[in-house]
Amino acid sequence: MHTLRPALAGARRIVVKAGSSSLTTPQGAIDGDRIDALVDVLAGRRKAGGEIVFVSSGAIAAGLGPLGLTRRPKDLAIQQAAASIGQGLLVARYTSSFQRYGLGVGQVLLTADDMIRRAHHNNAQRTLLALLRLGTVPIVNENDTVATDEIRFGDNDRLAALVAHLVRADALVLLSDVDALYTGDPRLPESRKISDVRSEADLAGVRTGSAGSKVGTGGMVTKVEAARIATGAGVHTVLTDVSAAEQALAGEPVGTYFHPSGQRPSTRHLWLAHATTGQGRLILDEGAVHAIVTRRKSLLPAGVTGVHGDFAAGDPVDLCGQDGRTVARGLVHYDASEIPDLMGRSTRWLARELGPEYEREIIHRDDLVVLDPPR
Ligand SMILES: Nc1ncnc2c1ncn2[C@@H]1O[C@H](COP(=O)(O)OP(=O)(O)O)[C@@H](O)[C@H]1O
Ligand SMILES: N[C@@H](CCC(=O)OP(=O)(O)O)C(=O)O
Repeated sequence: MHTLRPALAGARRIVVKAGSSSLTTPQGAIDGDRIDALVDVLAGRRKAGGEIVFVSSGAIAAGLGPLGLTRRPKDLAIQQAAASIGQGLLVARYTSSFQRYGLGVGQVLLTADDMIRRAHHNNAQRTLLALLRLGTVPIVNENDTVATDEIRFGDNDRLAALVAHLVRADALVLLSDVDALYTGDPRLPESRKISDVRSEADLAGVRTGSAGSKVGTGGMVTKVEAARIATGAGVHTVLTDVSAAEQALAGEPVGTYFHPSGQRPSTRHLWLAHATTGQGRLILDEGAVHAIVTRRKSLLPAGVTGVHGDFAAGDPVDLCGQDGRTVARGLVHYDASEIPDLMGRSTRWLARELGPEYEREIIHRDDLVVLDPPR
C-alpha cells in the first residue's frame, strides 16, 4: 500500500500509548485478546529493528473487577488501591504476551514530581534508554500509588508525550477507542473526521469537551494537548483506534496525523512547563519580569515583591507579574518562609547581612522556563 507518512513508517524509536478502554473490558478485567493483538504489532516492529516504549493505561480499570467494583471510584485512595492491583496484573499479562516473541519487558512507573527533579529525571531517562539498549520493551505508567493530586500527571496522554520527548522518540502513536480526532463529539452526525493537523489553525473550532469512556480519564482534550506537546518538540504524532495500530505504525493514512511544529527544547524545561503545577507563587516587579522573559536571566531576590503558598526549596513555583499572570515557572532555591526576609534586597546586601550562603539567586535560569503564552 502507498505509504503516506514516511516519518511513521521509518521511525526508529516510537512511543505507543494505549488507553484504559482499549486494554480492559467494561467489567473491569484485562482484555487478553486485545492485549495479544497489540503486542503482536509492537513485537513485530521491535523484531524489524524498531524501538518501542509502551505507555499503558488501564491499571485502575484492571483493578476494578478484582475489587468487585463496576466503575472508577471517586476516592483517590481507592483508585490507588485499584491501580496497585491492576498494574501487577497488567504487567504480568504483558510479560507473558511479549514472551511469545522472546521479548522481555521492564516496568517504569513515573510521577510528574519525579520528573522535574534533575537526578530523578536523569535516572528515568537512563533507565528507559538502557531498557531499549537491552532489547526490551519498557512499559510505562503513572506511579498511581504514590501520586497525590498535586503531583499527578492525571492522564497518560500527557505522560506519553513527555516520555516521547524524554527518550527523543521519532514518533508518538496514541491509541484510543475512537478512530480519529473529529470536529466534535464523534457520536453526532455533523462531526467530521480530521485527517491532518498542521498548525493550531486546523484545531480552531474543534470541540473536544465531551466525556470519554467510563474507565478513561482525559477524553480528547488531553490527547490534543499531548499532541501539542509532542509536535512542539518535533515528534510526529498519530491518534487512532487501537485496532488500527499496525496501519498507524506502517505510515498508512489512518486516524489523525499531527505534523511536527517545533524544535526540541531541553527535556527538563519541557517537563517543568507541562508536567508540573506551581506549588506556590512569587510576584515579580516589572524589571524582574523583563529580565526573565526577555533577557532569560536568573530571578534575584531584589525583583520579588510578594510570596504566596507553602513550598519548600526545590519545589516548582509560578512566577507572576504585577497583574497576576503567570509568565514563567521555576525550581525555587528557598523555602517559602525564608523569602519575605530576602525580598527586595540585593544579593550583596544579603551576603553581608545574612551570610555568604544567601548570595544566590532565588531561581537559577537553568531551572526556569518562560511560559508561552503566559497563563
Ligand atoms: N472531537 C472529538 N473527537 C474524537 N473523540 C472525541 C471528541 N470529543 C470527545 N471525544 C471522546 O473521547 C473519547 C476518548 O477518550 P478516553 O475515553 O479518555 O480514551 P482513552 O481511554 O483511550 O484514553 C472518545 O471515545 C470520544 O467519545
Ligand atoms: N495511570 C492510570 C491512567 C489513567 C489514564 O490516563 O487513562 P486513559 O485516559 O485511559 O489513558 C491507570 O493506569 O489507570
